[in-house]
Amino acid sequence: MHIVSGSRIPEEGVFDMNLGNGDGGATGSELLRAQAHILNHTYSFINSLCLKWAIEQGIPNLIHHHGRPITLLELVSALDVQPTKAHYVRRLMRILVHSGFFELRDLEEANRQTGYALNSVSHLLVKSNPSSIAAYALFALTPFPKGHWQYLSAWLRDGEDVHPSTFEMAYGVPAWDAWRSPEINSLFNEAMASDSSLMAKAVVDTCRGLFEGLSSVVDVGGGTGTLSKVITQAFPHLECTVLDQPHVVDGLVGSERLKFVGGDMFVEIPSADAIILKVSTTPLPYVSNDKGRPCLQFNSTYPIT
Ligand SMILES: C[S@@+](CC[C@H](N)C(=O)[O-])C[C@H]1O[C@@H](n2cnc3c(N)ncnc32)[C@H](O)[C@@H]1O
Repeated sequence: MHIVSGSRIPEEGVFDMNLGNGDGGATGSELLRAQAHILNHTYSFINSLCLKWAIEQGIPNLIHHHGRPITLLELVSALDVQPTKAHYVRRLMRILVHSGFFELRDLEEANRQTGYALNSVSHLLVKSNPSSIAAYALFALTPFPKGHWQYLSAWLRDGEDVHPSTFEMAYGVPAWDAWRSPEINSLFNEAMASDSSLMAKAVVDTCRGLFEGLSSVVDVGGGTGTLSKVITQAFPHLECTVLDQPHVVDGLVGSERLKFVGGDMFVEIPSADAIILKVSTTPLPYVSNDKGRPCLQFNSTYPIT
């Protein structure tokens, strides 16, 4: 009997007894594979929360500044960890290596030392990297933006009049009202800016054709303008307007070709040849393609609609 741990599943035929009723005729290996799939998804929050711990502790920065793979001992002595709990660091790092955030490299064959090294994923979590998305991941992993996902069943069951959104069920106010507090507003804007910087480079590198023939664009819900700044630099013929809520754009200084406008996209969208809509995960409610303007949509992760 193999122990099924993590994503290691026994080869077909290793455990092939038929387990009887209710298994759809699946072999033992298939059932273990299915069970592991369910448990891996059930406990996937452990991966996320280990990631949060690593970012909070600045582990990607520590390894980056260390200049070579860092041993467990070196890591523990650099972290704020009770000596009696040091062995847990090895276990947490094992999860993070297993889920692809760090690499374990051999240091010296003779005494079999290994050290944790950055890979292309954890490089994106080093705060000094201009493309870092550490701020985004950290914000998304706080309880606040996640809590409302607990309410999916009741929200889908009840009418919009009872529960307009899962967010209101969780926090009693619409999402953008809850986001308005100065502390959350600044964490959120920083998170969105960090998500946008890499995407902005990708947009100007790979989507140049989309901007041909346009002389102006309006970035709807454009946050603090990370994407629009990169677009105005890349396309000197283009004027960009960033429309966002007044408390988001208050005090932001634009330039001759970059303007910040505070307003409500459901009331009025400044005129421009095309609309840009860039989000990270769940899309904003649909912004109508008024006056036949093209709407260029960019999404960093996966669309839910
Ligand atoms: C998911 S963020 C995306 C920010 C930016 N586009 C980016 O990807 O970095 C959504 C943005 O829409 C803005 N927003 C929400 N409701 C809005 C409204 N009614 N009018 C204008 N902006 C709004 C929020 O303030 C927030 O900055």
